[in-house]
Amino acid sequence: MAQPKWNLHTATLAETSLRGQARQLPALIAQATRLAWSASRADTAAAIGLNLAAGVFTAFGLLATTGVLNALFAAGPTPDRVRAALPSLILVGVATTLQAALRAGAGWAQSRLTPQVDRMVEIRLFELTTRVELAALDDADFHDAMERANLRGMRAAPAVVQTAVDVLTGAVGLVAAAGTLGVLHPVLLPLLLLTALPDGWASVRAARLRYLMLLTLVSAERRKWILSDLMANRDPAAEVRSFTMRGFLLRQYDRIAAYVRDAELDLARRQTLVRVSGDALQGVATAGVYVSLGLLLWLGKIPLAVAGTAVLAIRTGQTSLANLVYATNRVYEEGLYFRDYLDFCAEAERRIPQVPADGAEIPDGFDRITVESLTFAYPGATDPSLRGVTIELRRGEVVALVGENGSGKTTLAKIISGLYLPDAGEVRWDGVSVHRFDQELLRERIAVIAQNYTHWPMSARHNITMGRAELDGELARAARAAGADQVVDELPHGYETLLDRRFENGHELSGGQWQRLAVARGFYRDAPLLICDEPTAALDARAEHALFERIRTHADGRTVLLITHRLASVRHADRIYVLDHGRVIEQGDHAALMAQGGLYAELYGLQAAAYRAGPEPAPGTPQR
Ligand SMILES: Nc1ncnc2c1ncn2[C@@H]1O[C@H](COP(=O)(O)OP(=O)(O)OP(=O)(O)O)[C@@H](O)[C@H]1O
Repeated sequence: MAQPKWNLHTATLAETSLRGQARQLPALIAQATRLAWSASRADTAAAIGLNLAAGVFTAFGLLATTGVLNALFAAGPTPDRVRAALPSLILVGVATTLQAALRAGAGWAQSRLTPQVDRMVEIRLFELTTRVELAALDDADFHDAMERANLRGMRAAPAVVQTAVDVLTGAVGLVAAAGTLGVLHPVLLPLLLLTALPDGWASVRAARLRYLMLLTLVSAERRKWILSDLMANRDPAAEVRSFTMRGFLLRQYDRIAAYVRDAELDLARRQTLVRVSGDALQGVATAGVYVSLGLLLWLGKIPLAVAGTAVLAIRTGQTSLANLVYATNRVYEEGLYFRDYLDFCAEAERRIPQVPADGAEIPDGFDRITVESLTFAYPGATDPSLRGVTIELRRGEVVALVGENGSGKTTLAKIISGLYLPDAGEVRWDGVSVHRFDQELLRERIAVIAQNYTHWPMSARHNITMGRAELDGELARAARAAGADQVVDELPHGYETLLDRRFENGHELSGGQWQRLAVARGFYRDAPLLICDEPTAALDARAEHALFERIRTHADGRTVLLITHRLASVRHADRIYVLDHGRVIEQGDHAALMAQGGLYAELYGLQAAAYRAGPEPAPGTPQR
């Protein structure tokens, strides 16, 4: 199974050396700081400033410790020595308290940044995903990039900021400890590195083992997601039961889960080995440090008090260095995923339809919409779905598109409604190419009853108004016209009923009831052009008849583009276009098309024959 692209960077990460990571660190930190800064200047400044100040007090506290130890190790009676140590002791206490307070403040600012960064990147992503041209969503690469940005990249943003601050905290702690040691005796500085390296190595190695394991588990995890979706989701639940698939799905899941468990157990063993090796090396290094310190003491290079402080400083430095190495590794990892997010945003920006330089103001209505020699292929498709289609819609007409499955009717309707741009040809409103209009405004002028409408998990009201401001009586009028008023009347909370069973007090509708809401949604929008794409597929005979009657009487003076397979309903259309393999092969009114005896006449004849057919034979009647 192919590796999902949102996990793409696991391999890159596993192959990158610590040095490679360190080289990219400044750019990543700068990026994280910019992001944090735009989310909250105050919290960013606090997280950085307070951390730096805490480092100063760490060093100060360590140096003051020397004073305490000096006094305690001096000659003389113990009470005198304690008294002499008191001022330094107070300094140590003050420095430690201040350092802790500053760190707490920095931690608070750091955790305040997370939700602010989260909000910023989420809103930015969805602003873009809802604005890009629809064709971008048919492009597999764009889709992958969007998935990566959405599933992983977006989450990485706050993590980049958090870990960048962790890098800073580690670096500040390390500099404080190293500075202290440098002041005490320069030879102590390499000792710090010596003791910290094994721990740093062990944490990077253990993290790397985890990434490598994730890499091997990618397809297993993906299968687990798919299976868990099938077993714990509402949509497939009925079929899981009808086809008694439970045992089959559970066995499949268990097989993969066992594989994942074995990999995890193996990882735990290998990580423990690494950590034990790290600890052992650390023990040897620490012993070496103490031997060196002893030597320095023995040779009289440093006094006992300095050696005591050095031990403390080395321990502080060790912790900071280990944290620094770990944070560097993490910031690099999260930075890779965050780059996905940034790259996606840049690509999405490029794919937002722009108002052209020769833009024209869109009129409120039209006398004639002409579609001229339209050709269109979906992104990545080898064959065009439309080939040189020319049609015309005049104000107040009902124009029908008919044709067999896949002939291009929906595609044509989508181009007319401004959802896709054609590869060749034009759609003109009273002679002006729609290219020149702001596409958002164009879509405002067109109401669509879509073939694949969405069951919005919202209230019945919002399923019709789609979040638009309500005009007096419009909602009731649209609902009545679509027969949705009867649906709403039966709901426990009327228009306020939540139409999603996954929520408490949520309600489910039947297929036809959903379609009535979708039709009401189209009628609710006050637009001069109404496009109805299979608006009655799920409706009962009475509702279907009522809807077609309404469309026949020109839907309140609008122009209607009707797509349907129910050919009896297009008999009264002003004009009918018959599509076949992306081409208009016949056009005219019902009578003209029947007279032509082409595809329309054939399809119409088939449907009419089904209704004319005699009664079904009684059960048991022998068939000839
Ligand atoms: N998003 C898409 N990406 C790629 N190809 C598509 C897409 N949507 C439709 N197609 C292809 O375009 C062609 C025309 O499809 P379209 O949906 O316009 O047909 P239709 O006439 O409305 O069919 P139906 O009567 O089944 O609704 C088909 O071959 C279909 O496979």
